[in-house]
Amino acid sequence: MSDPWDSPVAPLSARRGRHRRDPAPVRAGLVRAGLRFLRRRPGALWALAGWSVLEAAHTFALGFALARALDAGFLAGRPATGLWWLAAAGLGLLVGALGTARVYRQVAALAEPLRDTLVHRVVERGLCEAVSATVAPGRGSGDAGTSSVSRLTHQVEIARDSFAGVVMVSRSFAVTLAGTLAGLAALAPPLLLVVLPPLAAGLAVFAVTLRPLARRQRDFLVADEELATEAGSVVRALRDVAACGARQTVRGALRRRVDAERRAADALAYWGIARAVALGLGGRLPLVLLLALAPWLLRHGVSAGELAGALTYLTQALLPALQGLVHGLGGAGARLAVVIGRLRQGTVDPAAAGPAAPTASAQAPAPAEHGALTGPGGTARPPRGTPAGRSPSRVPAPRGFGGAPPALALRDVSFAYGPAARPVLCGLDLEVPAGGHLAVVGPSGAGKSTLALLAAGLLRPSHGEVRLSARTASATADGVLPVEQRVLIPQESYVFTGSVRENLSCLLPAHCPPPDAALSSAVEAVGAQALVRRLGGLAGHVEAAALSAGERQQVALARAYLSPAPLAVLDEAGSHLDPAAEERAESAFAQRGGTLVVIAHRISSALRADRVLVLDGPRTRCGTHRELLACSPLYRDLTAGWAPHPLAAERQTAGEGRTG
Ligand SMILES: Nc1ncnc2c1ncn2[C@@H]1O[C@H](COP(=O)(O)OP(=O)(O)OP(=O)(O)O)[C@@H](O)[C@H]1O
Repeated sequence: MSDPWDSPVAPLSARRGRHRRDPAPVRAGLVRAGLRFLRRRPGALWALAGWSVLEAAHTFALGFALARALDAGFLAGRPATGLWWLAAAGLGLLVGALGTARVYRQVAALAEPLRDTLVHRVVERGLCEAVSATVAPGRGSGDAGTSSVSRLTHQVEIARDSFAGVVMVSRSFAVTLAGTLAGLAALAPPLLLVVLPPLAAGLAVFAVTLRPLARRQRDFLVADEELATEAGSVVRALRDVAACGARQTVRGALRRRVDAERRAADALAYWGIARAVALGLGGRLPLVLLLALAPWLLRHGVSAGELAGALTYLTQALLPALQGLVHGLGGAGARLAVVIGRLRQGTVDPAAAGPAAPTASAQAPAPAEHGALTGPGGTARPPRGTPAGRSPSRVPAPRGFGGAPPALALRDVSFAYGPAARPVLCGLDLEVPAGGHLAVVGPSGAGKSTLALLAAGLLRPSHGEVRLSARTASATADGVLPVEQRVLIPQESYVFTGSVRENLSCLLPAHCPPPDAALSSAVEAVGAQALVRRLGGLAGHVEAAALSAGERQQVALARAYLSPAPLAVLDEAGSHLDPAAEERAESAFAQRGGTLVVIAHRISSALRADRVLVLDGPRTRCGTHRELLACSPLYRDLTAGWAPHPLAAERQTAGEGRTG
């Protein structure tokens, strides 16, 4: 039977709510799994117990030898005897230190197999995911598997460290308690009457509050993880956030995460009071009682040395061990429960599982909204020449090539990323007529993304001018870009936590919500209907961290498709899609109306365009496919060995006829 601790780990945030199980059976299962794991390693357990006995003996010797040193030695006027007892206590310390060193080894002998087993399983699972990512359509580059492996192995390290911590503090408390109680009983049984009741009360408080405390700790870890995930996705997609004018939305989403983490931290701190109460009752009250009841104890046959020995037990052994237990189980224990809980549930990270994975949500019957995606009412394509989601009256039809100002014009544009930096673009002139379709190709680092940012007004040229439909392209004074003029879809797409509908319509004016049919036709146009169906339709929930890079691109493409901007700039916007899905999305934009500039991820994009710009430093050329084959050695190299699809070649020929 496979070890239940061997299942892969999923981030809590990715499966929160949907995959949450009744915690009681999960906890019971955890305990059973833990016991089974320990039973399989009897050698390490016996060795651990043996060395722990040495530690307990050392604890016993500490207070006992001190009491004898006082009573039989120094207080009885026999300093030599006192010194002998102190020497015995010192020897006990050395033996205890030897025991502690051996204990560490035995804990490692338990923790390392746990780690090895988990890593083995996690890597195996990650490889499966990576393989399925490369073969499943629409899964993009397949980096989900590797990133999930790195995330999961990190969690395995947490599990290993937490497990070792829990074993250490629980074992240390158990042996110290045994040594202390044995020592107190050996010194004078009335001491137990004073120490045991508050100690038992403190342990009871700790036991009762452990579970809610662990829950608060878990909530805090989840909130922390969600904030980190959200912040990470925002950082990766800053360009898209700026390009979409989504700063307010992003700020709001981040603020919600920060507030959630603050609330979780407050609740944790509140429950932290319970820890202080447990420590006060079990660790400090016995000390106070021992001092307060000293006269009574002395009257009932307890000697001064025995009192000092008891105080030593409490201050030097029991209190530190109790502190270790309370803090260790509250922190490492909660972390261990969180991580092992993930292992037990064996849920695959939806971000890594992808749309092809047979998840419950993928197989669930489609909600009613799916009709809007696939039904007769939802398939209406926006009229050609009209960006989807706009009412035709507000959409200027793309103007032809003659007479009208170009949709995008660069005049003698140079750009460098710094005053002393090498210019990326130098004296570039370019015109894209309204309704035109330009592909930009070139080697890595040639400046394609820089050109996209200049066209979108996100960068200002160092020299020259960029104009959009005869207006200068630049941000307004407060840094907000005019989304009505152009839409840019960069490589890293920003998707925020919210409904599918909110994610799709955030580029549209708030006072003019798009009809569902427009949203659905945009989704269908860019080929995202399977994704939206899996998410639960337009009202379905988008958890940004649970989408693969390709899925995020599909959402961003549908959102841009809906935008009213007459110019769309796709900067490798389909780089995580498979070639067929990328072609479908690009074709949708070509038919959407307006002007299209595609920074080509694959050379096939060039054949779909009317014209191609080959960025090649001083040998930069712009022309049709055929013209470039004749005049650009770089273009010949880029297209060499590439067999175009016959339909694409046909389209290109037709395009040449149009632009000729
Ligand atoms: N923010 C930046 N600061 C400084 N230099 C940058 C910055 N962004 C890009 N560059 C540099 O500008 C040059 C062009 O980069 P750009 O990203 O535009 O190229 P690209 O053709 O899009 O490359 P790729 O195909 O690899 O995405 C590169 O040398 C790059 O290192």
